[in-house]
Amino acid sequence: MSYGAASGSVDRVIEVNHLTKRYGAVTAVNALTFTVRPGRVTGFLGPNGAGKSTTMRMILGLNRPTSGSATIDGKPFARHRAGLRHVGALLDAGDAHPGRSAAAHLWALARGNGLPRRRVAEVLSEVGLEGVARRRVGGFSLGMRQRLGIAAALLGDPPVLLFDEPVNGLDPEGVRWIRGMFRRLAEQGRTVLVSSHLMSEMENTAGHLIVIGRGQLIADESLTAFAARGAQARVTVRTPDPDELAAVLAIDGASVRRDGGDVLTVTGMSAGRVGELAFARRIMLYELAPRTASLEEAFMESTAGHADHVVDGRG
Ligand SMILES: Nc1ncnc2c1ncn2[C@@H]1O[C@H](COP(=O)(O)OP(=O)(O)OP(=O)(O)O)[C@@H](O)[C@H]1O
Repeated sequence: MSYGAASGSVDRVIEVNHLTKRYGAVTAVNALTFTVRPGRVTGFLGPNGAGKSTTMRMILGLNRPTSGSATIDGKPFARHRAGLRHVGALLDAGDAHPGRSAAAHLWALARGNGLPRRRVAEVLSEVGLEGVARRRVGGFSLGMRQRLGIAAALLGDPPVLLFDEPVNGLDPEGVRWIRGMFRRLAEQGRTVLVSSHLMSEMENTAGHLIVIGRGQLIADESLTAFAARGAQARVTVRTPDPDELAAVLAIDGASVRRDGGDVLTVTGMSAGRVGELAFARRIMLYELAPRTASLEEAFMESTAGHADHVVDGRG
């Protein structure tokens, strides 16, 4: 099945417009505006507590915005009638009844949404759970529950899909599988929004990124553009006179970060220029190493100061 722009429709677009959600004194989502388009995987990135789940819940009409709006195809989700045929979502892998089998859980959902029974077997096989279809969900690992949640999202073969931290609990083979699946779903012309707090989960999957921190938009651009912006050259320098060197480099226009001990990280200046300035001031260098930032570093840098908790990048 193809959901491409070839159909000529402007639907499948998720639009978030000045969306704000406050819980008492906490502003979980703060005047967020972005558009999610079909045909590509859009990564929804932010540190823990950035407001990703709250935003997704508002898109799905499960939380009411304090102000602003979230629409799918120009209408709030609640005003769409097609349910699972239109939008599929994985929000919380724990929402299946533990006493039910995987097949029974999906069949209940299918029945409630007027979907044919054959879809249950189809999606179970799509997510690799056909062998455990009759087993109780209570005995499933987190990774299996994630797969079941993904099966539920796919049940109605919907053109719009939202996945909140879907990679949680999956083993490396599961991670490869899910990346391939997201790409396939997007290639079929669907709108695919996938949240994560780890850039590493997105870099081989997403074509577009929406990065938020403390409920606010930090970046909304292609992965390539985000990477190019973050890949600003930087230089690592080790010297017995870090304070003096930092001052000299800063006067010449570099930004300098003291990374503890005798290490400085310099941006906005070439390694050659750092060497020249150090030489001119007779400052000894133990190490002078140019390098480019990884995507992960670009993400960490862009969200620095926006994290509620320390993010260690390892999940
Ligand atoms: N029901 C609620 N009541 C009060 N505060 C809430 C509620 N839900 C979320 N918050 C707060 O809103 C902020 C955003 O939370 P949210 O779960 O949307 O972030 P997230 O980016 O999805 O993070 P995580 O990856 O940790 O789930 C957090 O500070 C959180 O504590």
